[in-house]
Amino acid sequence: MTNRNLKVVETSKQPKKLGLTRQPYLSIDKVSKVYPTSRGPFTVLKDVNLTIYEGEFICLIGHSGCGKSTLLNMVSGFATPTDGEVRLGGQRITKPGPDRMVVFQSYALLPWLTAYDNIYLAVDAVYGNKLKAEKDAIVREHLALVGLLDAAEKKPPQMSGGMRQRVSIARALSIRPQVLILDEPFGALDAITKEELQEELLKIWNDHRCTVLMITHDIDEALFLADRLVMMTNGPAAQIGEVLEIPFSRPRDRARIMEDPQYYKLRNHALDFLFHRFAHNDD
Ligand SMILES: Nc1ncnc2c1ncn2[C@@H]1O[C@H](COP(=O)(O)OP(=O)(O)OP(=O)(O)O)[C@@H](O)[C@H]1O
Repeated sequence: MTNRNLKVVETSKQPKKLGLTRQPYLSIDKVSKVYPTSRGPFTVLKDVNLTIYEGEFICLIGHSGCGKSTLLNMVSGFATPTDGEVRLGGQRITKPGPDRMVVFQSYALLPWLTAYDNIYLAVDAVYGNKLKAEKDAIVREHLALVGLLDAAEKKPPQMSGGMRQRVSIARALSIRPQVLILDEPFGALDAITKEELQEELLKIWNDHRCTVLMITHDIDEALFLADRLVMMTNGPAAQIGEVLEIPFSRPRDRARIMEDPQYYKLRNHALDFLFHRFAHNDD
């Protein structure tokens, strides 16, 4: 089922806001990725194009194994494209940098360090020349941002999954990245904690307005958070199949959005894309 009222944006088309033409900020330009394997070259992504504007919140959805993490790894700089290029502010991305921070589903915290020290380590690595008192203030500001000042001395094994993910988000934001990359950050959390963290993330993003690129498997999460939902086709040689504009005004209220008939049109369109037009036997 496709719906003519929905705004499906061509990946190469540049949206306009307030009548102004915006400049591309993060450009994924004809990107392909081929992995060498024992059975020969394996093309994960083929000719992927996506233009992202400064301060946008983008969600990326697609079936398991289609290449979402591979694509984000090329934005973070942990991997390089086989063909094409990824540019941030006009500069080609060739390696990781503090302008792009990644939050993983698995938290990636050091288990022997406290919440405070996990964040301090990142702050010290990027702002090594600042005074200790300044770095301390940054760590405390970001612990407070995610409501964890009281848990500063806890180590990851003493924290819930939600607390660990809050620390990971605080750590990523503490060095003020231009792009926040989230690889299915709430996938391991229970439904209530997940909704709480989605709301906290939106509030933080609203206050700080970094550009966000987030992988999710959850259509409702994407509809609540994103400006645009990027839907990928199945691999091998996966591409961006469609980009859906999410028109709900901000700040967003979950209950109000879910009362909007447009919500169900968008949801059904995304479900149709994933489970009918690009159905995947393994899911
Ligand atoms: N280093 C590698 N060498 C060979 N193949 C790889 C490598 N990394 C990933 N792949 C393969 O590339 C494909 C895409 O993997 P990727 O992790 O990007 O998918 P994904 O969409 O993020 O999946 P998921 O939703 O399950 O996390 C998979 O088939 C995977 O096995």
